Amino acid sequence: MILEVKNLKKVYGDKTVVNIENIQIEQGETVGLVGNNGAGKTTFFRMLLDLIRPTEGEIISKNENVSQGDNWKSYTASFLDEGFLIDYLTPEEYFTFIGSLNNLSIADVSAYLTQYGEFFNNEILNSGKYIRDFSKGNQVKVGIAAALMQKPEILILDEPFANLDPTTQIRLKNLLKAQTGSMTTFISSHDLNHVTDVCNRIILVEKGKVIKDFKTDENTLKELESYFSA
Ligand SMILES: Nc1ncnc2c1ncn2[C@@H]1O[C@H](COP(=O)(O)OP(=O)(O)OP(=O)(O)O)[C@@H](O)[C@H]1O
Repeated sequence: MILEVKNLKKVYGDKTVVNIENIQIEQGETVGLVGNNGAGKTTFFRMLLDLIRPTEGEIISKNENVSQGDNWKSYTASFLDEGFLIDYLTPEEYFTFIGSLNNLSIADVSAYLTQYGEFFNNEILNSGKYIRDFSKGNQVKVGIAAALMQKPEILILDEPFANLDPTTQIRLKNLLKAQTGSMTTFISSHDLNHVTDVCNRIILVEKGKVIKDFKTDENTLKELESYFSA
């Protein structure tokens, strides 16, 4: 087991927005987190990354409580939103910076980026533009590529498909599928099709609680569609 969530609660005012008794994640699992707006997905991810503190309970990453240590930071990469980027850098400068934090040389970073030609659709590199001047979808591509560049053991992506064009969504699915088994991945998504395609386990949350937690099979998409059509 690489991650465990124990009696996790986040309360704002009189509202409990996350209330998860237990989730255990095995190494190599690709877990999709689905649930309607306000279900608590982003709040959960923010606690997983120690960006906010739980009201109660804990998240254990390889035997370490993420809010009490920082070993987990060396093998965890994430992209939740544009706040993870540095607006006044070009993508190349940003990749070099993230690379330097992970002991990658400029040459390593350039070599890594050559695989991303298709994903970037020739719009990211050598443009001379700052990240702040890119479209939202292209900013997301920068953030996801920077997270993958770290070759993390744990990858966390919040709604990665949301701002991407259909072609790039499919390319992203292929990138994620290529890593299946070697990386433990947590992806939240409103795209039931993509999330069941990429993930081998789905956790369905409603009002902060886990309603279903199951392995994906050929019936999963139908089950999810019927749940959400109610
Ligand atoms: N800082 C905060 N103060 C008060 N309430 C908050 C705060 N952050 C989140 N919430 C509330 O917590 C609930 C869960 O929000 P969250 O963003 O985690 O949901 P989500 O599942 O990611 O939704 P979406 O699919 O819309 O992105 C919402 O009701 C939200 O209003």
